[in-house]
Amino acid sequence: MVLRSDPSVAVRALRSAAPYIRMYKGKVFVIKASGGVFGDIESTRTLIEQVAILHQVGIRVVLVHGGGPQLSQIQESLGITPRMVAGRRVTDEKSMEVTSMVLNGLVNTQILGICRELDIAAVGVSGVDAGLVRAHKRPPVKVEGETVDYGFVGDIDLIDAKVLQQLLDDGLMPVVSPVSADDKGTLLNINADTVAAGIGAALKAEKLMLVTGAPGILESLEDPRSIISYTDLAGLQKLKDQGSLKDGMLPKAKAIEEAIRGGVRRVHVISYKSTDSILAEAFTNEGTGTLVVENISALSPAEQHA
Ligand SMILES: Nc1ncnc2c1ncn2[C@@H]1O[C@H](COP(=O)(O)OP(=O)(O)O)[C@@H](O)[C@H]1O
Ligand SMILES: CC(=O)N[C@@H](CCC(=O)OP(=O)(O)O)C(=O)O
Repeated sequence: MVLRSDPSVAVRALRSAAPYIRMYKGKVFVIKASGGVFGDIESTRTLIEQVAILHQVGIRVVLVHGGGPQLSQIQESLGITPRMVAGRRVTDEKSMEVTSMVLNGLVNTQILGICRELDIAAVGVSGVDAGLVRAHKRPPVKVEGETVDYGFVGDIDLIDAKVLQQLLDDGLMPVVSPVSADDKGTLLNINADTVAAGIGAALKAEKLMLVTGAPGILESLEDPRSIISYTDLAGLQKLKDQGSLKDGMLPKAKAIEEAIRGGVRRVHVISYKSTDSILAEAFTNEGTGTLVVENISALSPAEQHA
């Protein structure tokens, strides 16, 4: 006997998603997926399937990817010991070569392969393409009393999002690697959250979703239940001041702040390990991770996870 599923369940789901689809059609969502997502083909496909649904209902989706774990793995195989300081990779000349090979080559192309399989018209670009991310080499900086020369790490001067607008206008989905360059064409490594935030601000995105391995922003890293459901820029600063944010969460917090100050309405920090977290965030009132807005008191309770 073949068991039939109840069609009313699907119809109810469609009805409840319809107001969100109406609200977000034509709006820009920047989705940033960390390298951890692309560790295996199944989690890659699960992520791209969700992104595909956003794209197919008419949301202008820009997918920005990381690739930190993959980079560390290849560095190690070449006898280079990865060094991260305050969540950013110290990048010598050889490591910069590895960065463009792994991010522009391996990870970007793997994503495009899945997009082909799922029949999404996606185009791979990096910050280098058509002057998308204009950056300069970060000068040596003091981090916790130590002078750190990050090498070929870039700081963003300007995002020229024309190429992304053109792709979006043509119904294509840009898949962006964060590898960037200065005006002389020197390649620079930039944290993917930082690039995603810059793109979000340049496109005045409705949402920036930072899809990561963490369940969201935690009040205490040692306690996975201490997840903060929603906060604002003042709350984020408080978490930073009390030392709750460490390592990779430091560039993420800076990226969140830059995105919101640049005009992104809502930033979501969600886990790729949580089932359908992107769709839940976009099409329901029940977010799974942390929502950050400019000022929480301006939100009604009903809005706090919309
Ligand atoms: N307060 C915090 N809440 C959540 N994660 C935190 C916090 N402070 C530090 N972290 C660390 O930051 C990591 C996320 O940064 P990172 O690994 O660079 O992100 P990505 O998954 O985007 O590569 C978490 O897995 C966790 O180890
Ligand atoms: C300067 C810097 O740190 N760049 C990052 C770029 C990749 C990235 O951000 O990847 P995830 O999102 O997977 O962490 C790096 O080298 O790891």
